[in-house]
Amino acid sequence: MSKGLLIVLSGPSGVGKGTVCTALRSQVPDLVYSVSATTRSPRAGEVDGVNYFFKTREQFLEMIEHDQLLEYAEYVGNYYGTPRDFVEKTLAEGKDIILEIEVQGALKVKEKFPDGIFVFLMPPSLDELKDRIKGRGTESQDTIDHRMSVAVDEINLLQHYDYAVVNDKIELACERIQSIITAEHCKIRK
Ligand SMILES: Nc1ncnc2c1ncn2[C@@H]1O[C@H](COP(=O)(O)OP(=O)(O)OP(=O)(O)O)[C@@H](O)[C@H]1O
Ligand SMILES: Nc1nc2c(ncn2[C@@H]2O[C@H](COP(=O)(O)O)[C@@H](O)[C@H]2O)c(=O)[nH]1
Repeated sequence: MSKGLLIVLSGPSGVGKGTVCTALRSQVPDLVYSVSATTRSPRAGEVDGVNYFFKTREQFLEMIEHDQLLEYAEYVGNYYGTPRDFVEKTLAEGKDIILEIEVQGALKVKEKFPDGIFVFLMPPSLDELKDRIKGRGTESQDTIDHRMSVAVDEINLLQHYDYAVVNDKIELACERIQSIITAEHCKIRK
């Protein structure tokens, strides 16, 4: 059995990674989603084990110590990381898996999985990005400012990715990512 594809979707906070990923998963039910661990507090409506595995800082450091994370990063004051076993098991079963992670983590995954597919989701403009983070209503003004300042550095790392997809309209961004996945399945890997 051939291994599944490892797809990494990243891009600045508020660009719409979660929204696009949710739409994509409803259209591609076989696509497996990697649930991350984080030390961030849950937002209203977020469920442990579904949106994230919510951890204390001590629990997260223990996961690092026991090499349970494929990658992790400290982002705007919290830790975020990808549980390793689940990703490896899913790929070994021949299934495609998508990781929705920020840029530092994506670059670490690229070192370990150079054959992964790295997709950067772009906002139509920085003004639109700011409106989207604000409009979501989940972050304080300080956190929005911090995330926006990181966003500029993140966009500057675009050249490390295989694909750039503009999230102008959710359905169009989904279609583009589906086309990328289809093309990657047809690729002759040497
Ligand atoms: N194409 C789009 N057009 C307009 N609004 C959008 C679009 N895509 C997402 N949004 C909205 O932008 C906001 C941020 O989206 P989302 O939470 O999916 O971003 P994210 O990249 O996952 O953010 P984070 O990295 O902070 O988790 C949400 O309110 C969402 O409804
Ligand atoms: N490096 C990683 N980044 C991750 C992971 N899971 C999520 N993220 C990214 O963190 C930021 C902030 O997320 P939020 O839910 O607090 O808005 C965002 O860019 C996520 O994509 C992970 O496992 N590793």
